[in-house]
Amino acid sequence: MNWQTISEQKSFGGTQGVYRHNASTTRCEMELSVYVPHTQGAEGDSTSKQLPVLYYLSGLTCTQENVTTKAGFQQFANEFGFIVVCPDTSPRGSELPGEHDSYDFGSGAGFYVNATQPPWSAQYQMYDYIVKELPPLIEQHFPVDHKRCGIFGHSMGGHGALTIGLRNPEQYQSISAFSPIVAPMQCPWGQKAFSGYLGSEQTSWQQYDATALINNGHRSSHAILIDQGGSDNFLAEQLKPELFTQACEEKNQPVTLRVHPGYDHSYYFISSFMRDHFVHHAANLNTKN
Ligand SMILES: N[C@@H](CCC(=O)N[C@@H](CS)C(=O)NCC(=O)O)C(=O)O
Repeated sequence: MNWQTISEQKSFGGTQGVYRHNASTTRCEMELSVYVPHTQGAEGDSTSKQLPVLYYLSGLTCTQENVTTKAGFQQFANEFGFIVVCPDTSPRGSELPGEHDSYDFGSGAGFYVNATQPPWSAQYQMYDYIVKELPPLIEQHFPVDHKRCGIFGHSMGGHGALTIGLRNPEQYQSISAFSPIVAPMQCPWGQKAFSGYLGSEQTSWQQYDATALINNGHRSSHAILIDQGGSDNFLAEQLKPELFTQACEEKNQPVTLRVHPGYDHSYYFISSFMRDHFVHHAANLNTKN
């Protein structure tokens, strides 16, 4: 069977589940978590209601588990009535040469691209996994309304949320990010990943670079929210949010960048501002809790 329940536990009135399925894009079993708030029909009420949905993309080294257990989003998902889908960050279970050797390439570091370079291209199709394979699967198993769909994420996942949201504005009507890699073509993490997955021809990199996408005319219909820790170790070398906000300013894409003094790159930072992201997406998607 192509859908297996690993666990389901009650949390803040709703249900936090972890599931496994065979993915055709990444050619392996993928694990993900899905939170369903309690607003899905009262007990004894057989009418089902379609709920808005948020996709959360995680950062380097993560599985679905980091955000699910550390971010404390369940209380806000239940408050605002969102289903929250948290996928993994790369294909799993294979043994490609060097795949598990570094934290910023290979397993745990799929960078939400469709790899074109062998051996990665056979399985590292994380863009298609998120954009094409997951939504119909989620619709099959949960009462989601994809006409009210937002995307957010952290670091490499913030890069994923920005690029996927900007390239598919009708599918993801609302975008936000925590400490995103906003210009992977201009930082070591991105240059390493894109060289390996996409090859040395840099024109093919632009479709996966949020700053380049803004410069090339891509837009989100709502303001984009970015939260960034002011004491994040990766800020100056890898994240560089000002590159994105400058491009947005020049190209008239509304964006709010909030730099929070003293906060770092961790889930202590993310959980501190998590509620604001639900407020942002609820306002953009016009949801009522
Ligand atoms: N392991 C890396 C850092 C990786 C890192 O900070 N990962 C972030 C995403 S970019 C994360 O969420 N880690 C997992 C966690 O905090 O639970 C290092 O040692 O420099």
